[in-house]
Formats: sequence, structure tokens, C-alpha cells
Amino acid sequence: MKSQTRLKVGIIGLGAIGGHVANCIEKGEAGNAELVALVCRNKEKYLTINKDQSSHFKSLITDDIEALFNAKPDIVIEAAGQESLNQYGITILEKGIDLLVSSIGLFTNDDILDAFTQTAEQSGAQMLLSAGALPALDWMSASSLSKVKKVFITQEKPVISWKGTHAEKLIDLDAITEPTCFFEGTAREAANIFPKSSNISAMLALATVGLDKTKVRLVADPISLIMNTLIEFDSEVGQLQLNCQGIPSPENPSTSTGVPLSIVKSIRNLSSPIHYGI
Ligand SMILES: NC(=O)C1=CN([C@@H]2O[C@H](COP(=O)(O)OP(=O)(O)OC[C@H]3O[C@@H](n4cnc5c(N)ncnc54)[C@H](OP(=O)(O)O)[C@@H]3O)[C@@H](O)[C@H]2O)C=CC1
Ligand SMILES: O=C([O-])CC(=O)C(=O)O
Repeated sequence: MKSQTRLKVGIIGLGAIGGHVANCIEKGEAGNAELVALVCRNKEKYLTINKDQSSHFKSLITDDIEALFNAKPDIVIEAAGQESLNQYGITILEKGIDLLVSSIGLFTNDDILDAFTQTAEQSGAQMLLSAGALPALDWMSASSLSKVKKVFITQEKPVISWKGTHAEKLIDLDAITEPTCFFEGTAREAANIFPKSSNISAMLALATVGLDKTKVRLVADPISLIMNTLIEFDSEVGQLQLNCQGIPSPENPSTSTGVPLSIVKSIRNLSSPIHYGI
């Protein structure tokens, strides 16, 4: 679409990511964009959470996906998890609506990725896979056009971030006294086994050497409250080692606070005459 037109945005999922993005758009912090529908599962719950928002904002909250389609968004932001992405994604694309995806881990299933891609090709809609909490993706994806020798990501999160995940079956999270690695494998495995916690490993893989060649370590830290993301990338055109120290979201300790801001940046770019660092 033309950047000068006001971008109509629908959001599915109003938790740590979707709620924050909605708030930024409503406050005019996301460029030339407006909210047209906010889809949740339990309308009363989200009307209560958003009781101090404007009556216009509250009027957009719905538990009916048809209300989102009736509002004719230019783009839908998925911020509700792999299951709802699987449930609604194809329909959104079939309708020619662009889809900005948070739950990248769904695409560890090649058949699902193919089906989404084919649908987008046929309708002309775009699938926009969010960088989310993943730093330096622009440089690494460009460098992957050369020969890549190594892509390795370590996600170290506080113990609380791993509660309620498969990590509980692998280690006793309450018993560890030092940072402990409980998973080593490929990005395909990590983002599949940890659907709410390792989407960035799938994002890194899909943008570089693929889901089976990208190596992942997951670590629980009983002391630090920081989300440490360590990346080692080695290619023909250069090397990168980085350590990004993110802050966990107060609403959801398994998500970094930077994730909604990454989406706000995307919405700004999509509705602006100038993109910084495309
Ligand atoms: N790419 C990245 O860097 C990251 C991606 N993610 C992905 O984003 C997703 C959302 O993260 P986050 O916001 O932190 O999670 P939250 O749990 O804070 O929020 C998820 C929201 O989605 C809602 N929801 C779930 N299913 C549906 C549905 N079928 N229809 C409408 N709403 C639904 C939940 O509602 P309810 O209150 O009813 O449960 C909740 O409000 C994660 O599941 C993960 O897949 C997360 C972190 C980083
Ligand atoms: O927010 C983060 O730090 C990363 C995350 O949860 C994910 O990749 O799913």
C-alpha cells in the first residue's frame, strides 16, 4: 500500500505484545496508523483490563473474528500464539490482508509454512515475520546471501520465564543454583517444543541457514532477571558475536519488553515515506 495512506490495523491477542502495540497505536506513537479491531477470547476480561482507555478504544475490543474482517484492516498483527495463528492466518491472507506474525515457531512445520506462503502468493497479501526480540537480524540475513559457517543462538532467561513450559519436565527449576542449560538442539526443535519462548530461534533460522542448521541452547538463570540473548554468526562476509540484555515484560515474564516495540517500529515503517535500515 502507499505509505501516505493511513494504515488500518487489526490485532489478535491483547496480552504483553498485542496490548502494548494497541496502546502505542492509540497514543499516536506508531506512525500514520489507526486501530480498527482488537480481537480477544474474553471480551469482559479485556474491557476490564482496558477500563481506563478511551470509549473508542474499548468499542474496538471484540471476541468475534468476523468483526475484524468487517473492519477491513490493511494489516493484522498476530500476537496470540501459534494455535490462533494456525486458526486464522490462512483466512486473513486469503482475504488479501497483510499478516504480521509474532508466533514464528508455527513455521517449524514446513507444510504450514508452504500453505501460508502459497495463499499469500495467490491473494497478493504479504506475510511479515517480526524480528521481535531478535537483535541484528538485518545484518545476519543480508550476510546469509554469502556462505555461512555457523549460526548459534543461546537464550538465557530467568527461572520465572521458563515456568509453565516444557523446561519443567527437563530440570527442577526451583533447585538450580547457577545458570543451567536444559536444552540443546536445532531451531526447528526449540521453537516447536517451546512455542511461547523460542520464536526468535525460528526467526533467525528462517532468515539465515534454515531450521535444521541453526543451533540453539536454552538456559535458565536462577539469579539474574535479564533476558540474555547470545548470538554467534560466522559467514564469508563477516562474523558477529553479540549479547543482548533484554528486560522481561511485566505482563509476561517469558516475553522481552522490546518485542512490542519491534512491531511498533514495523508499523511506523509501513506507514511512513521513509524506512530506516530496511
Ligand atoms: N517473535 C518474538 O520475539 C516473540 C514472539 N512471541 C509470540 O507471541 C505470542 C504472544 O506473546 P505475549 O503477548 O507475550 O503473550 P501473552 O500470553 O501475554 O498474550 C497472549 C494473548 O493472546 C490471547 N489469545 C490467545 N489465543 C487467542 C485467540 N484464539 N484469539 C484471541 N486472543 C487469543 C490471550 O488471551 P487470554 O487472556 O484469553 O489467554 C492473551 O491475551 C506468544 O505466544 C509467542 O508465540 C512471544 C515472545 C517473543
Ligand atoms: O521475548 C523473548 O525474549 C523471546 C521469546 O520469548 C521468543 O523467542 O518466543
